[in-house]
Amino acid sequence: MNAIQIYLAKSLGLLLHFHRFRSFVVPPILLQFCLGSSNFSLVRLSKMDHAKIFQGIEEDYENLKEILREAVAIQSVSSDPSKRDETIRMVHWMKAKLEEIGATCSLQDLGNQTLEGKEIPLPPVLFGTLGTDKSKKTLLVYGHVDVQPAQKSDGWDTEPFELVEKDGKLFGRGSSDDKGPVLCWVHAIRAAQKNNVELPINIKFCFEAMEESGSVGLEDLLKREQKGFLSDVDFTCISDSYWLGTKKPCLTYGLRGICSFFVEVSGIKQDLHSGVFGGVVHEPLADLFWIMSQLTTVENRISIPSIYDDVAPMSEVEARIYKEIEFDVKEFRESVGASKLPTEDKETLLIRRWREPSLTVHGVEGAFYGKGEKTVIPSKVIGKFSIRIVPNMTPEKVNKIVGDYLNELWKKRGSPNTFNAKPGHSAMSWVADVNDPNFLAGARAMKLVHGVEPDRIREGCSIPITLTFQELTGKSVLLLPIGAADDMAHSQNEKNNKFNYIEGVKTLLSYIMELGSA
Ligand SMILES: C[C@H](N)C(=O)N[C@@H](Cc1c[nH]cn1)C(=O)O
Ligand SMILES: [Zn+2]
Ligand SMILES: [Zn+2]
Repeated sequence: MNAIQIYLAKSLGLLLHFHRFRSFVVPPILLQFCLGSSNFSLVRLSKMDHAKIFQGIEEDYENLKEILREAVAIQSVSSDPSKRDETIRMVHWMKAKLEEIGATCSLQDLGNQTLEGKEIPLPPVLFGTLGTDKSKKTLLVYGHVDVQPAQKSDGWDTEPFELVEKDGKLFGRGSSDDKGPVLCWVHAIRAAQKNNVELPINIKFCFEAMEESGSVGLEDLLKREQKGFLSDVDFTCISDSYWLGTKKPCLTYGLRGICSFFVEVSGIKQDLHSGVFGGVVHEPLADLFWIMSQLTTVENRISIPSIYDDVAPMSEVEARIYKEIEFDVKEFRESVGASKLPTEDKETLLIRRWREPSLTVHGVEGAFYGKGEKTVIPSKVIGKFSIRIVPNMTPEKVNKIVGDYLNELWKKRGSPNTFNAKPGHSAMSWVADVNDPNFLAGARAMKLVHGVEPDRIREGCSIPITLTFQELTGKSVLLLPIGAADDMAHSQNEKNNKFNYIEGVKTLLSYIMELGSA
């Protein structure tokens, strides 16, 4: 053996761990080939090697949990101006985490926004780069570190911003949406580094803290960076959605878009005593309820004329997907605690969830909502609702149809109060090709970790920036969910299963390694 061969033989122990992460046993002839050559690209990981790394991830669980605990404790509620400092602190905390794994990071300033009449800074977007090897492909990872609002009084069993482990579940706001999955990327890369495994790709990170509030400023930033930060991206991956059920993993190839709306009614200068003034003033909340009650039917179909007109027709191939996919309607109904659903037919239910619009009334600002009674006439109320949109609907057309309908209703109402209906944020829907190399790498990774072929699903929810990544990079975007269907994102008692958190780390690491041969 010459000096180079001795060096290569020593390095082989490390490289065998991971040069490509597949369950191949390295044949002796291949070892011989490597010892006599500097071409390592054929070396693959043996079953033993990935088992060892996976075991290391499992053994590191307490540490992974503590890191999630720190993240959950930061109250990064992007919609709440009083929590903007915390939301910004969360981005800085995440930057430190990326730097710990060796990423070069920068904070992209997005300027200010006006929220509730106050000008406040937008949280910066975190860019990170790990590896700049021109001979390797580049993966862009997107995630968000802001969360939905949460208070114990909403009906949580525990404090939402304190991570609590119970019965194999990690409860806490953001544990599933999306701090848990974002941290899985960091843990996956850390696991590779601990085992001296060289990553076969470069990785770029784009983490924002305004996703739950319409990703304000991100699209413009990305457009400016199309020829900069985004210029060499070969694949994008987002882990920010959920499995179809609780047992089987899946890859997601479609998202609905969203159009949100505000309907404001006012008419008296301040809240009034309902005994003294009831019956002698036009009440804004009664006007608002009259309008809002005409948005949907009792079966939860949208009552706005022509709203379904642009929904893409369904091909026979697509219809077969709904017929063949495994989905337990009873389990789904029980998981949401409903006694009956508008439809209990599997295909109709999935079609309504994935490829038809839906309208949800979210709440009313300014109305009394506390416990007990308060005999008051609210002076100004703002109704909030949104419509999930699907191919081929556009936000422009939906905003126009909805605006016209609301104004028409208001005319019919004939109230002298002041009425103002306006659109909020919007996002397009997105559908991808499940057969491209990015999806195939994701499928191989899931099969390696879970031992089953993942389902290919669409999602009813929205990740506003997905389509932008696809259009600006011209490359495939894969949604690789880690959380289970019953994680209760946006809701009370949000959780991530210990199982999903750990398997998520393994899956993302496997996917990174698989991309090396995509
Ligand atoms: C799927 C993702 N985890 C998510 O929760 N997306 C949100 C995005 C959004 C849009 N408006 C406010 N938030 C969602 O689908 O509601
Ligand atoms: Zn969310
Ligand atoms: Zn999310």
